[in-house]
Amino acid sequence: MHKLVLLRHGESTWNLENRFTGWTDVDLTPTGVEQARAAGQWLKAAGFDFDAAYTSVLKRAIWTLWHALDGMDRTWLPVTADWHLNERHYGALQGLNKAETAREYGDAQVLAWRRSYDTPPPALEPGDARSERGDIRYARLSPEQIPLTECLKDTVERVLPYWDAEIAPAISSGRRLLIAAHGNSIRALVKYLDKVSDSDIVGLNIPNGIPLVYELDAELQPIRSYYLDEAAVAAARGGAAAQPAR
Ligand SMILES: O=C(O)[C@@H](CO)OP(=O)(O)O
Repeated sequence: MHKLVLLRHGESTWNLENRFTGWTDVDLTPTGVEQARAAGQWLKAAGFDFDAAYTSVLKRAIWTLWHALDGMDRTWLPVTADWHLNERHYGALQGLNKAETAREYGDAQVLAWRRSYDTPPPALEPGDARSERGDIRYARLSPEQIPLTECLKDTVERVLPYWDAEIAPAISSGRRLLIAAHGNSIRALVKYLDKVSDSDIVGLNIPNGIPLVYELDAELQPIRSYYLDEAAVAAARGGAAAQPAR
């Protein structure tokens, strides 16, 4: 059996300000740093260890991975940062406040932009100052590879080739992996692994900073998955929280 751990980044400054983030490279808040460290400590306490880690090229995920690995005393592990694991690109919504946008366009429209499988938000203009096409970290990509907007379907279509080419072979070869990524790049992986339908994926949210553990069989099909939080760690150690409440 293989174990894979997915970790959404801790709270970011734009999570706190309730702004659409996407590929914008915002930092963690102090709460986000604490969440990341706690995630590493829970993983260590529950007996998890890793051979390698993957993350996106966005610092909220990179720092989350770093603090989680520090919490496990594993900062020396090999880390691969790759743009395929970036957050879903939020197009022309990047930077806007989510509540204000809902007031302007209506809750149903904003829910479709946020959670539907195949409704992309309005696209950025290529010359928009917010576009990442001039960002040096993507210099090796062609302009067409750098999105101007994405729906979750688009995100699935860039995450899965990376899964197939890099992550799945590493897991199959016996490597224990920790992947620190984003709400929607993780939703893309969960949709694929758990075969979630296009309609059911609308209701799936990934919390900040809580390790999501997948146990996979030899064909990398999920046997079970669960969130590793404080209570789960205590249960794994047979502590008080494992006892039924009376
Ligand atoms: O703003 C974003 O990029 C994402 C993650 O924070 O938001 P949402 O919850 O709308 O997918």
